[in-house]
Amino acid sequence: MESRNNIGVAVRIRPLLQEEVSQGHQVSRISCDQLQQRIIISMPESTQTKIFKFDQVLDQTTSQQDFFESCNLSILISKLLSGFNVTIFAYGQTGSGKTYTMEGYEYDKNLKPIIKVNNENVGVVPRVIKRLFEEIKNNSSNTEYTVYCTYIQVYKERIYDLLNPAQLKPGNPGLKLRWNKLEEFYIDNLFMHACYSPEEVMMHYHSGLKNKIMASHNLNSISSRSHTLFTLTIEALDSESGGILSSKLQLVDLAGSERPSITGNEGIILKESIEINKSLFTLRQVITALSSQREGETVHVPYRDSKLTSILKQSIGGNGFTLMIACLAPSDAYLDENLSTLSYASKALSISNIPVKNIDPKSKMTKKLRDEIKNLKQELSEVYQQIDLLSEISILEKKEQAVKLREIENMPFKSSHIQRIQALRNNIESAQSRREPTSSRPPPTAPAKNYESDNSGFGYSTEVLAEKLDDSVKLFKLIMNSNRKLKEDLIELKNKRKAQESEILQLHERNQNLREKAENFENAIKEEKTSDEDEIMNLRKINDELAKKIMQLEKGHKQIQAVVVAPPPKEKEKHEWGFKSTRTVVRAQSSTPSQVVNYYTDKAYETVMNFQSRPPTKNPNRRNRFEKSFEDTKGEMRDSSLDSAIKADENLALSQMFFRKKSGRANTNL
Ligand SMILES: Nc1ncnc2c1ncn2[C@@H]1O[C@H](COP(=O)(O)OP(=O)(O)OP(=O)(O)O)[C@@H](O)[C@H]1O
Repeated sequence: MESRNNIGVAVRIRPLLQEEVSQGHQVSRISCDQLQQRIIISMPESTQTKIFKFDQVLDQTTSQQDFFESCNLSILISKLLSGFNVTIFAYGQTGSGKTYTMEGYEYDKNLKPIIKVNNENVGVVPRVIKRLFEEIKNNSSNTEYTVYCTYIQVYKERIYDLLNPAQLKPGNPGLKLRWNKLEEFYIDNLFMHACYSPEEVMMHYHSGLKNKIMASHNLNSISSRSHTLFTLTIEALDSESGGILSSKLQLVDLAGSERPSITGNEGIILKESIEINKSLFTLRQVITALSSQREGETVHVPYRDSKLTSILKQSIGGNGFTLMIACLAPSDAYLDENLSTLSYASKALSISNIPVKNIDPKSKMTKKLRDEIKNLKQELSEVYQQIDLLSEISILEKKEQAVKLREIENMPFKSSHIQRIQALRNNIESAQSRREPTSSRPPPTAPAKNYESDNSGFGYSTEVLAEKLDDSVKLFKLIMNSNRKLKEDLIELKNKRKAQESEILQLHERNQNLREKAENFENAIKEEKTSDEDEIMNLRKINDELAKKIMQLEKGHKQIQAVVVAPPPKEKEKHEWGFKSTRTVVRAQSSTPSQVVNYYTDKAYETVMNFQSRPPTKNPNRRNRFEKSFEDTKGEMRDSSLDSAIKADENLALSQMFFRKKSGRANTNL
């Protein structure tokens, strides 16, 4: 893809016309600063001026040649030949000089152009055509160029082919504008002529000019009532690589905006004015939308609101190089119109196109078919020549015929059809000889049989030749049709490929997004897993500690039980032995966390108290043993109810941990 390129804008001020001078028009408000490329407008009833800067400004004295050179039109032609689309369009109010700038011809009373090809006043179109062919001729590369032309007018929102006379009959609905998937327009059934010289192109251009709709009104005696688009398609075949570049040059002469109050239009011309103004209004909206668009931003551009803007879609904000020629009539009377033209021309200056080379390597096949058609055309014209000669011979005497036939035999016909015709003739002859006895058909009127003896290769009847000719024409048509079909298929393929490319791009993006999401997800799982593992480790640790404690407590419990099953002490010894608070003792010596100790000491309290209330034994040995056993275990005692209580407590703690973990608030500080 190429870099952005803003639309080029050149402003041209025409001189005052003779009628305007005689009507007393003044030129005091508009001036042209060619040094700084500025147009300066001094506003009425104030000292204020408005200044507009453009790529090129050209005053009343600018000749057609100067205009062509100043606008660097040859650079645009080079761009065209290197595969870029180019558009040159003239814009401005009615009578401001658009048609003069583009065509440069005078018109007669019937509003038909007076063609003077070598006149110095010829405009942009004839000059561009001439320069284009000069460039093609001077091209030293291995590129072969073919130029095609089409010419349409958009009249009251209908498209007419100016090169197809059938299109110009009254009531014709015009041609259909179609869109392909890439939103590129194409016009159905448009006549396209291959041209091999500037004269051929000019011939088509002039014949189309004669067909465009013109009218007279107060502001212009030769006013265009339609927008005309003369399009040259250039196919450049690189004979080495077989690649084809196909670029388009659109030369557009827009109809001018019209204020009915000053044009004095009525009836049909007024209706035309309304339609012209409508389509120009859409064009202005397109220009405004595109000029307000910031880089990277997408705005709605109402291309589809008119045929004109649809057709110009690729030229304004599209993929080619574009030059806008803003035309101004200098009279003070047209100040408002000029301000409007200058304002839209300024906006157009900020519109950027992204020029793209139109490479089409698949069109190699088209070139091959085109060559074949060229050869067939050649053959066909030779066949015609021979038919003419043979019909001349048929009326000669036998001797003269033989002489003439030898002459024909020596003529330098290039095509291979002579051999083919010979083979065909042999087949026909053998078929005829087989058929002859039963045939009821009259003998051929042509003198074919007479030539058999001299073996010249032309001994066939005019009937056979006519058949052959018919065959050739059919074959020719067939090839033409298949060529057209192939071209259409290629265009469709190209479009499909483009659509697929953008789809693939989208899929790539989506794939990338999904990958990123998957990676994030994986990371999140990993983090979760690590925190889970930490938590399990902590739980295990706590569990181990608890198990250890339980074991210690069970050991103590057993010892206490062993003591408890011994005979009770006597009542009177009770007071010498009792502990004030077993709880205090247990709490002081236990390494178990205080809440657990509190819990089981509460449960154990009753049992311990029972144990305290037993009288000490009278036997000193037993008494000592009892005392020792009690001292050893007094911090770790428990009974069976204490056992199950601790277990329940432990389960509660574990379930709390589990619950917290599940709810994502794992707490290992129990
Ligand atoms: N640069 C010029 N030098 C001399 N005459 C000019 C120039 N420009 C325009 N004219 C003359 O001005 C008149 C109006 O010009 P033209 O027909 O080109 O206007 P237009 O903008 O095409 O009008 P419309 O929109 O009505 O078709 C014509 O008679 C034309 O010859």
